Amino acid sequence: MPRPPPPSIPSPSAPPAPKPPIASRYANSGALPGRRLAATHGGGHVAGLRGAMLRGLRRRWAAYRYRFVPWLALNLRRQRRTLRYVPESSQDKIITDEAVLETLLRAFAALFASDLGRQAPVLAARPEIGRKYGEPEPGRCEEAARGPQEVLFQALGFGLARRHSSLPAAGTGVFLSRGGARRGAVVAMYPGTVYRKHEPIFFQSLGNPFIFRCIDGVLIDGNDKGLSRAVYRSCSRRDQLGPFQMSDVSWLTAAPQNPLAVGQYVNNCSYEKAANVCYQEFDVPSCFPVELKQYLPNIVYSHDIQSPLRCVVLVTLRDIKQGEELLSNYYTVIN
Ligand SMILES: C[S@@+](CC[C@H](N)C(=O)[O-])C[C@H]1O[C@@H](n2cnc3c(N)ncnc32)[C@H](O)[C@@H]1O
Repeated sequence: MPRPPPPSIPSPSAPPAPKPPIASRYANSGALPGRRLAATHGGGHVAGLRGAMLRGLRRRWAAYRYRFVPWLALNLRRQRRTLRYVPESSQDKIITDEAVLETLLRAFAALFASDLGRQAPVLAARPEIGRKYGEPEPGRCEEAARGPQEVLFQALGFGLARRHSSLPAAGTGVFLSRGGARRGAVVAMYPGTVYRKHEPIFFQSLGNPFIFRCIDGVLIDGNDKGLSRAVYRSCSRRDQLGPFQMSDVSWLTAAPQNPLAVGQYVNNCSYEKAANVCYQEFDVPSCFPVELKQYLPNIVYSHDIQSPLRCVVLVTLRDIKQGEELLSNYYTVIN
């Protein structure tokens, strides 16, 4: 089975990053929004109308071509030439699993400690957890009052915001709204229900641009609306163990308690704007503290298959400054 390698971190001397649109990380790729033509009258508008139609067609083609096999085959041959510089070592992971785990634990522990008041049921069930995080301090209470974004900024040095994309007709995007992130940093997570191979996703997938495909065929449905939303909430409720929540449902709202859980809104790079983040898969280890699972924005669809919880994080490919939009590459090359 061909396996797409993850994107590499380009070295300063390397040629510009390839744009290898062969297999999309999104199961329903190509659903770029069309634009409706305004009604015009009179001969003077004919040329304008023709121009608008051509632009519309060009946009539709740009969205559709990734599903047009002859175009893919042609580009695969072109990309092979440019891909030779990709170092072997980068074909696995951009950063180690330990580094991902360390970042998640740092962020989640800060979120937990900043909000010990709300964690009362957890602390009542397991008092030793409270001792681990210490008593609430006045400063920490202030942090909680300022919200999870402030806690994330204190813990990781950046803040994120969802707002109108800097790319034309790309809808909402994710921006580094505060601070900065160094190359190789975890800056976001891809939330959603995790479907292993052969688990039923047909109805949830209809017209859904938020389905992310992992290298091994696992799918993550990051849609926060409709059936996808209902399935996620239901699985989350199913897995709750007394006061311990095994996942975060707040990413379905406008104010997630884990501010990293906005990766599903990261847009695809363009020819003018290169990708500055890439996706990296991460399986949650069994040693993950039970009290911090409430910040994980993923849940398995079923327990028929026993395997670690799959998460996907977004890792920076270069230093990112305040105000920059996060852009990934939805497409990867199959070797
Ligand atoms: C996973 S969603 C990303 C969030 C999306 N922008 C939104 O507002 O919901 C993927 C969809 O975003 C849009 N999109 C992503 N990158 C784009 C780009 N470079 N140009 C135009 N549309 C883009 C397409 O509609 C695509 O189907």
